Amino acid sequence: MQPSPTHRASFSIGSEAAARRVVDVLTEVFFEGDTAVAAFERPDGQWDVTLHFAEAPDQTLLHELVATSAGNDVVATLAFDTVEAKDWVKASLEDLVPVPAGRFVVHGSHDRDRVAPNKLAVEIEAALAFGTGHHGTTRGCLLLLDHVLKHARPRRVLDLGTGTGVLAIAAAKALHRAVLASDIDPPSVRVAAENAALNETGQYVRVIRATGFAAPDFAKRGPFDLVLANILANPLRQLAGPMARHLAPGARVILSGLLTHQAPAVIAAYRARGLIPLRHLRIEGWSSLLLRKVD
Ligand SMILES: C[S@@+](CC[C@H](N)C(=O)[O-])C[C@H]1O[C@@H](n2cnc3c(N)ncnc32)[C@H](O)[C@@H]1O
Repeated sequence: MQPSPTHRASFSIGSEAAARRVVDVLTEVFFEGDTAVAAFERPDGQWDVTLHFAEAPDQTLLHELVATSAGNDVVATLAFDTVEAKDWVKASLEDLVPVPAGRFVVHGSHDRDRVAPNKLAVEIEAALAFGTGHHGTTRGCLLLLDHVLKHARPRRVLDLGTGTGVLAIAAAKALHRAVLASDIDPPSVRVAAENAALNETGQYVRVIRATGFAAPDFAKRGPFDLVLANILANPLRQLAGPMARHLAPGARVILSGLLTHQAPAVIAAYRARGLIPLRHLRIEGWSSLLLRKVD
């Protein structure tokens, strides 16, 4: 996809934690649109945050979002311009640094040669799908996956809402076992399949288009010992029933995409279906949960 021209907004911020916070807010707000958000560190320790838009952005809205999530000093550095037509998503993602999460590290192709040999590397190509590892929800899922794999080797694995395929690829790399990956969004299905092949996990990861559990593949490939689902709080609550029906006894479930204040309602929905919470990670305002289906 080659949108043009491309509109850019950029600003500077003092720390990685502050940059991540504001990127999370902007990613959440602009998730539905043709927008890419990236943050990268400058040699002087400041962080530059850049947004690329297919259409001219609402500058007042951006001022407000940056002011509330980062403060007025940061707003003072906010600048808007247009850049020549190119693959702006790719250009934006090239700025991203590798993300470590337990035994995994998620990186772009430009960092392929810089990954430590003791890490399981997941290479994510620039694309219009969610999941480069930089979002607190993806990192939370990878950290919980790392934890689960210290104690178990799940046989039947599902990644529901796979986006770039990052979690399915990580699971396949660690387990060398079949992983079913699904997404409601056709471009994500294509991107996830491409990324699975790029990461030499194409023989393990099967990607299908499905809304929730509405496809025969789930019954055929289940019941699952491990499900990863990084989608939003409301769909997660609605999926509690269908999810429970597709789980093996003792199965582990990793949920993310919920804001920390939404966690109690999600936990209650799954507890009512026989899943008990084991771990709760909070990263930059996002909750990631590890649950177990009672035997
Ligand atoms: C926040 S992204 C997560 C991507 C990736 N799994 C990660 O952890 O970075 C959520 C993904 O779930 C998909 N999705 C949202 N609702 C869904 C549903 N009801 N069924 C299947 N996929 C869904 C979206 O299209 C999107 O690709």
